[in-house]
Amino acid sequence: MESILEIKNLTKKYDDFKLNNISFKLDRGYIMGFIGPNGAGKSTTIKLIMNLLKRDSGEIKVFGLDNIKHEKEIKQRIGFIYDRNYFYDEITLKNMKKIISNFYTNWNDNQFYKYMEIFNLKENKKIKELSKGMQMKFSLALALSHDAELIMMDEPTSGIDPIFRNEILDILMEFIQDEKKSIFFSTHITTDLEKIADYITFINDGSLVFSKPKDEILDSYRIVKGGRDLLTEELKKKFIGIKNSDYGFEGLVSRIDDIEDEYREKVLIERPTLDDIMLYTVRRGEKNA
Ligand SMILES: Nc1ncnc2c1ncn2[C@@H]1O[C@H](COP(=O)(O)OP(=O)(O)OP(=O)(O)O)[C@@H](O)[C@H]1O
Repeated sequence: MESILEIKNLTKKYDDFKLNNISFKLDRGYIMGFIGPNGAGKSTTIKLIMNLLKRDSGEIKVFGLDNIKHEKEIKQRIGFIYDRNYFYDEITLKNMKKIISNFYTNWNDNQFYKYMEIFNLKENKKIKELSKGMQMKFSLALALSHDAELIMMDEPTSGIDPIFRNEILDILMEFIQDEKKSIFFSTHITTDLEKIADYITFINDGSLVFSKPKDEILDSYRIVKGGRDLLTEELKKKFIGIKNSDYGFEGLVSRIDDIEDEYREKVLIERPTLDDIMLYTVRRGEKNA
């Protein structure tokens, strides 16, 4: 079966930034988290996928279709949640729903009201009366009510408290249960991804670091801690990043097998979080503990 989203050699250049030859794909039935530090190029990639920006080169296929040639059809089948409020402040939820639902041929009002109830949203409230979390829930209710096959979100859970976030994560997990749909979202909250993502795509400074199954990443990368006397030049080369710590040094390796047995017996080895992996990779240039 074809991938639900496929990006090949995607490139976009600004004066001071280049999204550089990015490739990855997402299959049906999975959740992919999109991570990277501020300015890495996540929003740029998402805007290119949504055809809100024009690419310089490369290919973007959604549902096997070119995202520019088939933009209209693709947008019918995507639930898009952007990081900023793009609704009119003075309008009620009911009227906003009327405007949005007109756009979709597969609009399902029952589904929408089911989510309004789950999220405890009142249709006569005005958009401006919603808290940030409620706005997010309203966006999600809209995105999930037109039979979308792919949900695309740019930092959907930023600024939302852990209780709301968990509810949202549960809804997203439920969404992919039939194994025909997928979710792609960028976030800085990597603990959310540790809970629900199947794949992680990591970009740094416009370039792809990896796009892999989450379990494979968390199973292979390791944090190694040891005394400074152990840190030979030869050992240093095995690390993605190293920093000084209270005990000596602490560093990240992408495969623990890369560290010889003689060292492994003398160091402390721990599983990293996604944040650790991001931090050490971004600090790669300063690997001089
Ligand atoms: N319209 C634009 N013109 C010029 N440069 C831009 C434009 N939009 C974004 N950039 C630059 O492209 C780079 C990537 O920005 P982008 O918003 O894609 O990053 P991001 O990974 O989404 O960051 P964040 O996590 O902070 O949201 C940044 O250096 C930004 O300044």
